[in-house]
Amino acid sequence: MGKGSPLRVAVAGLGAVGMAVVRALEAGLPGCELAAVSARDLGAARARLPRAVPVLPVEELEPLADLVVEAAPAALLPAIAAPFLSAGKGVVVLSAGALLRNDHLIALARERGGQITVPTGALIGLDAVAAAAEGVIHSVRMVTRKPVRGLAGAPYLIENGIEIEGIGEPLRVFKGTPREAAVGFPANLNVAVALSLVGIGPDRTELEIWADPALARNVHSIAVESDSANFTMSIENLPSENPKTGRITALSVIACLRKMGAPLRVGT
Ligand SMILES: NC(=O)C1=CN([C@@H]2O[C@H](COP(=O)(O)OP(=O)(O)OC[C@H]3O[C@@H](n4cnc5c(N)ncnc54)[C@H](O)[C@@H]3O)[C@@H](O)[C@H]2O)C=CC1
Ligand SMILES: O=C([O-])CC(=O)C(=O)O
Repeated sequence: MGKGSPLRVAVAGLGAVGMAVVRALEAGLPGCELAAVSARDLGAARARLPRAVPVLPVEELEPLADLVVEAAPAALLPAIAAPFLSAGKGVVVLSAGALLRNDHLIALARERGGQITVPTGALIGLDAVAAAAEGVIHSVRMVTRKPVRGLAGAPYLIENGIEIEGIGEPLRVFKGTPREAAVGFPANLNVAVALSLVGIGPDRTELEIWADPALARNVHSIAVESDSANFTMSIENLPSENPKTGRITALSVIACLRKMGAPLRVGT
């Protein structure tokens, strides 16, 4: 991307995150322009867009864009990311959990000079965890609490017969690692995987998930102990129109895109 040539951005998936990113790009993000989109129903997507942006299957986005924002169901990550990485281009990944079972994508980025960016998304403080990881991190613990409708339907709950509809008290539904949560809660715990990737990995990070009938927000609390600093962080996210997804997630992607072309970048 040279001076005067905006970064051509494709958006794959027009749900809670993708549509908000499209709107921001159309409203104007310095240094970026919306180049193409993809959706499950291509015809319906055309009708929802503010102007005649090309609407294509995910496999056909790459020639039109320099970077793709993956904001789709986790299973689509390889189909969305591989063409861009093969061409040495960038991919902003929301379905971070799916990176764990597709690490060939990281190898592909390394081989071809592409780059995968996982934004902070619905989380907080990945800058501090990244800095601490330059030293020695002793432990990272995360507790996620979500309203029942933010967890309903997760494969882990179904496979283990865990009933959360109608619970009267907070219920711990999972204790384990982000690697396990990425399989059991593919649409709910991308944040834990992002935290683990920047910190001490998906097998050493400790994670609890609670369903809390009294909550209206998705709450993520993190405690890090390291040789440079100990810190705790907590974020209470208003859900977007997708109850599993915090509203701040799309804003994090927009901030990430804004930063790519900015003359001043603040925060790591
Ligand atoms: N990293 C993070 O902090 C967070 C990540 N996420 C993840 O981000 C992703 C997007 O989240 P949302 O926008 O809330 O999901 P969403 O379910 O609202 O949107 C996904 C969209 O992808 C579309 N889609 C389905 N099949 C498609 C296909 N073949 N081609 C193109 N589009 C297709 C769906 O129709 C839907 O509109 C999900 O994987 C979610 O789990 C969500 C919240 C936080
Ligand atoms: O928005 C949130 O609270 C987190 C989320 O859904 C995810 O990480 O997939």
